[in-house]
Amino acid sequence: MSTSTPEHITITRPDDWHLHLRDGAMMASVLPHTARQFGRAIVMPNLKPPVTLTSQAIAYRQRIVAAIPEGVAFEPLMTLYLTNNTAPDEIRRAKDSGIVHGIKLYPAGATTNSDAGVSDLDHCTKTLEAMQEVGMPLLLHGEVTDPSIDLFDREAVFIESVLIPLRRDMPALKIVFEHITTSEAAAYVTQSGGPIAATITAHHLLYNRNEIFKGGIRPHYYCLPVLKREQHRLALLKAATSGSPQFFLGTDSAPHPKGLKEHACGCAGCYTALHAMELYAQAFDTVGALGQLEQFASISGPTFYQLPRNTGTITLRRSSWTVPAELAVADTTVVPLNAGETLPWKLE
Ligand SMILES: NC(=O)N[C@@H](CC(=O)O)C(=O)O
Ligand SMILES: [Zn+2]
Ligand SMILES: [Zn+2]
Repeated sequence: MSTSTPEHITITRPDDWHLHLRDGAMMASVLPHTARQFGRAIVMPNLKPPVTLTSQAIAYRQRIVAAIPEGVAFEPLMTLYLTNNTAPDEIRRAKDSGIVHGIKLYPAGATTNSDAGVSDLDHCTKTLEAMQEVGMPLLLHGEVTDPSIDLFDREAVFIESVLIPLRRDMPALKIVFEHITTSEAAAYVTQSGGPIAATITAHHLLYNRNEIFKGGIRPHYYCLPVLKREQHRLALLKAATSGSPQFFLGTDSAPHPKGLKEHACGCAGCYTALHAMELYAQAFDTVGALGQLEQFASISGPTFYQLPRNTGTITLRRSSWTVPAELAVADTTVVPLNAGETLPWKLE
């Protein structure tokens, strides 16, 4: 059991079950932020070109491992990017590798680097059957891409038009509904039973869509799925702090160069790896639920992925600090979420 007082909290070292590390110099620059807080992370495969083969995931993993700072224990958990052409045999190779822990579905066009994603899940039936058979989780960016559907409704429509039919056909397929943003998604996961869970970001627990437009357009608060109304934020906070093993931590930390965020057509993604646990502690504290943080951050994820819990601990202290205005990352600059703001919790 964790110790929890209003002033500090010590919990089992957490994991990040949804993370973008990118590659090359950017990856080497952002990785220490994640490795300082988390024991492991599910590393998203939406590189350019995407990580579609087990052999590519093995090579990407080696590049990440080579960039882990001296003396830091961190384990990258790899994923493959599902395409219309992913072969069922590739799923078996992925499973046998022991290093691939999920297959990521990006509906084509839904988000950053999703052009090679799936245009219609009907192309993937045999591959999904292989996943169901070997117990390989399907990780979902759960938004439809139909341009006639309102941007704010794309997650709710995805549940009805993609997720419910998929789970009717493949009830034993393990699914992680990634970065959920709506009360509909939280309710669906809670009520549906079976092998489904969801990750929730810190920013969707802390902010509603007003944040994007406060005093002017604020591109660093733009991510996909986009922030929603306050009623949805409250539903997510309730799910995250409920103690349910179906909800766990996934930051969706997604670094983009400053110039591509502060742009006429800015990229989607919030950079939170620097201060992730501080943000989650802040969110849980607003509803007096710090006692549930360990379940959400350190226990429910390993249980779902059938991995052991981490052995070490981290301590968060109520102690204010100011997030840097920007970070020098590789040969560019990344602006973290909350740049220049003072946060109430600090990781020791
Ligand atoms: N969340 C985002 O807004 N962006 C992510 C992609 C994703 O997770 O959808 C990225 O890779 O930048
Ligand atoms: Zn996504
Ligand atoms: Zn993501």
